[in-house]
Amino acid sequence: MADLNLIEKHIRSVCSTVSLGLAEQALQNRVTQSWIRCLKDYRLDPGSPNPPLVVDTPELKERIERLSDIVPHAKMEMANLYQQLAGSQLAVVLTDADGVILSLVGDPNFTKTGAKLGLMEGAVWSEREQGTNGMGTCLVEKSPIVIHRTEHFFARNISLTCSAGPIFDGQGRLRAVLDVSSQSALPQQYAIALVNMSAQMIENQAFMSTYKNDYIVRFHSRPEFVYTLNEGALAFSSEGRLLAANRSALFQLGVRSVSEISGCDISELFTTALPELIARSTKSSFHPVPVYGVRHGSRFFAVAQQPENLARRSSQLFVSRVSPVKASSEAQQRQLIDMLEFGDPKMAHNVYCAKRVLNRDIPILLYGETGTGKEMFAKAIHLASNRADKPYVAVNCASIPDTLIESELFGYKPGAFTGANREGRRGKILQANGGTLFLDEIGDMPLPLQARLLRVLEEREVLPLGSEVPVKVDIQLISATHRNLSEMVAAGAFREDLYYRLQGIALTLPPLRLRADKRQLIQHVLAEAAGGDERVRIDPEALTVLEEYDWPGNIRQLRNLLRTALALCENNTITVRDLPEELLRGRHPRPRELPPSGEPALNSLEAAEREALIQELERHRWNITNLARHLNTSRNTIYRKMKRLNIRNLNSDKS
Ligand SMILES: Nc1ncnc2c1ncn2[C@@H]1O[C@H](COP(=O)(O)OP(=O)(O)OP(=O)(O)O)[C@@H](O)[C@H]1O
Repeated sequence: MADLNLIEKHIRSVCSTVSLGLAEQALQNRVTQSWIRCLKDYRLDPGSPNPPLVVDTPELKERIERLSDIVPHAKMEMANLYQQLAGSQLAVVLTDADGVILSLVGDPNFTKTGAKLGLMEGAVWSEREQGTNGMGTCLVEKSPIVIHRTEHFFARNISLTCSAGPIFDGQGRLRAVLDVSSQSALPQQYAIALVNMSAQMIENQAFMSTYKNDYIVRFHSRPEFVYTLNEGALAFSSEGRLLAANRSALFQLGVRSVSEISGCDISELFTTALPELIARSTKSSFHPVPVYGVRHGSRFFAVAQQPENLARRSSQLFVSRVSPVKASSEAQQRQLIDMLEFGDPKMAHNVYCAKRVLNRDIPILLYGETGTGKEMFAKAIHLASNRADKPYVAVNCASIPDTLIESELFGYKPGAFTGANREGRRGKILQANGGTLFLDEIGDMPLPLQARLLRVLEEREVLPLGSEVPVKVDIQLISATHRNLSEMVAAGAFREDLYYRLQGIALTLPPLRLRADKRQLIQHVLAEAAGGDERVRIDPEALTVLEEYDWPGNIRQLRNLLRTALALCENNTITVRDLPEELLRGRHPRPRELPPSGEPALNSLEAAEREALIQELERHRWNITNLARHLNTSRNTIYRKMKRLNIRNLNSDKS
């Protein structure tokens, strides 16, 4: 019994180490600790030849029954795990929390030997019964462990290597252990990694099944990890109280046990309410939406799903209990700002900064190409602010003739000038009083008006045309432009003082082609365009085409294109056939409209305009007369635009 001598020698050395006062070192080793328990607490004899205790069949049945929320899921995973490790002489084993083997899948060559060692259904492998071993010691340690050969306490087990991982339930209770025991030289790191993954898989499946009739929130700090093994999962009651959490949820939320958060409302964990998260999830077709952690403000992506039985009855029990329509629409409005990004770092930074300056009376300047969502961002800031129930007034400085901007913005007194409205006009700045004024295309504001606007911002009062009495105003100003204002300042086309006044904070919205969350954004815009119709899908090939396109018209172009594709598609699935040829050629612009060499390149706004006109021309089969009629303009205007935008119609003109 050389092995036994070895073990006894080892145990003697551990005990002497402990008795010599080097306990700290000994206590760092989980195997040594277990040996000490075996010797001192359980009073086991390492040389004992006795096989393990085996419970009788009725008791085994009863134990399986008690673990019925876990065993069916475990059996499936055990079969998978066995297949993954096939070829090795091993057994995949499930025990309950007392170490009783409930199920075993094994290599026939190994199960006979294993049975002699006591690896069989009904056998008790708790540490108290079987000394240091994978299953039993994992139950004590409550964490994954490998017990390799002579690390076993009993000499009769030293031919085994056991890799064991705990299985917890949604209350954080240790309910079972999954173990791979083998006599072969299975790489330990590989085996324990697989065992752990499988244990987590079992936990998550059991969680989803146990709480299927409750509200489930799945989340992760990375959107692509939601719906995977690593997702955090939380279950909430119909009253919105936390019932359960899986391991990843605890880890991500930085809490040690479920009891720390049990009974919490979701708003104590994330800056959202359950009805609102359900509404947002439904709206995004269950693609994860951003939410923020209450404790540290960290960002997560989450989806909330209704109880299965409730969804089947298509009732809105929880939602109606908290008067959903108002609560969710208000909350949804507030959360609109979080829906503007799905993991793009630049956009996430923009949202973060916008939230930081919220309600602090700091002017916000938004830069970005056309269609990147500047106006939407401005509206979202307004809705997230304390001014949400006050007016939001948007003025596009580029679309109002220079002569009218002044009266449009500042208003005028009755009879201020010839042709003025008899009642006078309040002007957009005063209309926005108490709320938010969004000045789009601020770069197009004529210089003289820039001076007046600056005065409004500095004095906080407006002097309507023809009036001598200034009116106090309180507005949050958000302005936007696709132009480079600092270059305009250098060129003398924009006032430097106003430039600095406008950008309390300047944020640049990234173009769609550079967004890291392009895929999620496409899905989100599609879900919106489909009005939340969950049947609508986009096939992978079409999605790739959309992802690879360079989107000169940004989200606006994407939205328009998806709307058309939705109208064209069959079986609620958008395929490449439903996409414009332009995209399929993978280039922009199309070869036949390439500007002749030597012509100046178009800026992004012109490129988008060009794109839009080409689409319209395509739709009218390049029939200029029809298009002019459709756009309620003259053929000459279209020809002029085509010339300016370098669109050459190589088709013979059919008009
Ligand atoms: N995050 C988003 N999710 C869904 N749709 C969006 C998003 N951002 C923008 N859009 C849509 O894209 C279109 C263009 O957005 P918006 O008008 O805000 O862009 P913009 O940058 O202000 O454009 P422009 O500079 O041309 O005025 C709108 O139809 C808007 O609804």
